[in-house]
Amino acid sequence: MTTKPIENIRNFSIVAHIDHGKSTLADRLIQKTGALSEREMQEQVLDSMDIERERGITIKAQTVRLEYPAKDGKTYILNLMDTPGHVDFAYEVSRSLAACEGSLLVVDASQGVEAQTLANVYQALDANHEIVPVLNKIDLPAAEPERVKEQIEEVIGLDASDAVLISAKTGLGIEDVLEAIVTRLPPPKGDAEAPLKAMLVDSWYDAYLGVVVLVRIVDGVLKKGMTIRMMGTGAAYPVDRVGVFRPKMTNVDSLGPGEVGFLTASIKEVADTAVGDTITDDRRPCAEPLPGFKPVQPVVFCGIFPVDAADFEDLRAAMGKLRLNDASFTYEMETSAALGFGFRCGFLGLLHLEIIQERLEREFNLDLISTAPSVVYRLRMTDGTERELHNPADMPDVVKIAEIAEPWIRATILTPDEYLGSILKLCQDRRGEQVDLNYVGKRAMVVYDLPLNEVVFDFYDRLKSVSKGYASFDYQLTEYRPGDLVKMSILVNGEPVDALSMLVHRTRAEARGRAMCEKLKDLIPQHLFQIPIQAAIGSKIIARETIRALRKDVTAKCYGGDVTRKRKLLEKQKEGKKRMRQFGKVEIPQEAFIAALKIDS
Ligand SMILES: Nc1nc2c(ncn2[C@@H]2O[C@H](COP(=O)(O)OP(=O)(O)OP(=O)(O)O)[C@@H](O)[C@H]2O)c(=O)[nH]1
Repeated sequence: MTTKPIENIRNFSIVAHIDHGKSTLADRLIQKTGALSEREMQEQVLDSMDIERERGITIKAQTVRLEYPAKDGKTYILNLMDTPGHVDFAYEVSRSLAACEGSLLVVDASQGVEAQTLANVYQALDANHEIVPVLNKIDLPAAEPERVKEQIEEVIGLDASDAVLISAKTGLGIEDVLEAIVTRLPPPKGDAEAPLKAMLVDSWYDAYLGVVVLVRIVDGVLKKGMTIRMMGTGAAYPVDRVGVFRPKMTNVDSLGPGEVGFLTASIKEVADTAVGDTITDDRRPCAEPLPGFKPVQPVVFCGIFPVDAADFEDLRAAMGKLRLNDASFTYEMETSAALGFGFRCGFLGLLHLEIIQERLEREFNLDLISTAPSVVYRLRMTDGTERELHNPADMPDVVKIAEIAEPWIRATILTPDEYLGSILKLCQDRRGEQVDLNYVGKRAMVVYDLPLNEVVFDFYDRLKSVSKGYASFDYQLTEYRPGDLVKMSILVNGEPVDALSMLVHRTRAEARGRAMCEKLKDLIPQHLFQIPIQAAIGSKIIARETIRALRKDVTAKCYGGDVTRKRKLLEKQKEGKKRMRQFGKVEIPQEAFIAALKIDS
């Protein structure tokens, strides 16, 4: 196969708020262009991971190449770069966008513009995209396309007069979307004669092919058999295979300017492929690399420990496997006096953390305890040095610290008016600073600066609950700001539990400490002796609760008569034990670790 004329190529992404129908539209486009037969057409082809499918979210960016015979009589190559819909994966969105010239902006015509619609469309505009607004779900009786068009013009400032009206569900308007891609989005630019210059968009590990690299060719031609060089790392590899996704992987001889496809070469690990790197011809390299992406930095950390210490090696192996495909997940060994041997893990955000935990437990069948999520603090020491703090348990002696800075985010929240009051209160309670308050039709749009530390625990859950699920939320990390932060320790029966220590703002320490003690009081079962639970800053106790000593035997109320019931109760206790941890003389159930941190104060 020869490379296609560049003017017949269109590279595009679909940007949308979660649930507005991005995947359904992608499926329809694949179906309409006949890339898959009906039989092969599985629902939501692009969301390929199980967890993604179950949760209905898109995590890993994928791509598919479609061939579309347009009304002008020419056949076009359309490369759809799928982008994840969740804030944690914003960096994946930006790199997919960098590989395209245009975007379809999908908005649910019954819901209107939401927080992620804004966040994603701004990213597309930043990438200089041409944007075609698409109003989806017009089959719904509640659809108000005219009102939503106005919203798009008013809030985003995009001309929506010729927005395409569709129903991805029924298939209405799909042809119009394809025509709009061809006529309204620009073709890529590039020079086939120039030395190879390609962007490394993504990479993953495939059990059969090894490391697969997704590339977008900017200039030159990528051919099987040639030797490529990664400009960032300097490493060179002979290319084994070049291909495209239709959506199945199909080999081709070469890829030319503007094309999107994959290559395999004997690359051992995903970690050898830096996303955003420029790939060039080893023999005839290009002069300048493409502007790279910022490397991905984990923003949330937590400790993960096996419940059974004997599972430590299995946990290490499982993490290694997950990391093969997800270079944004980091881990290193950690020991905790309370929890034994485990790992300190870094994630892009809370959803990423939850997904990794769930995969470890489900796919690798491991019982785990995780500690409170923490953000990355920056410490300036009195001797002038700086360091990062990933784990509150590692906090140096306070006398050596000159300043602690914490990450802040800028959050955009869209909400129906009636929940505005509770949302403002929630943001205010989390040390938020209001930046803006506007109306988008009947809905309020609030912009707040918030410390990430106050958001990582349960902000999103609280937001959903105070707005009955109607508020949408998106954020960006903005800056580090110094704050009056202190380390709060929790002592159970006089012993500090390192896994429960955390950094908090001084003004919030007492309330948090009190709430934490109260919660632990309910979560830790009674023992035969009295157990004090204390929160402390340094040696100063700021809150205290006491668990009274247990008087009766748990099985006493079974009167000894009902043997099966008694046995069941004992078995249940034994089962519970597996998930308990011994601290000095006290046993703490694992739920206590996470639950204690979900405090609405
Ligand atoms: N009535 C109606 N429902 C639709 C339409 N398009 C999508 N849906 C439904 O809306 C829900 C969300 O659609 P998805 O395509 O999964 O949304 P998404 O934007 O891809 O969501 P993420 O993958 O999480 O980003 C699903 O239940 C779809 O069946 C439509 O045109 N009409």
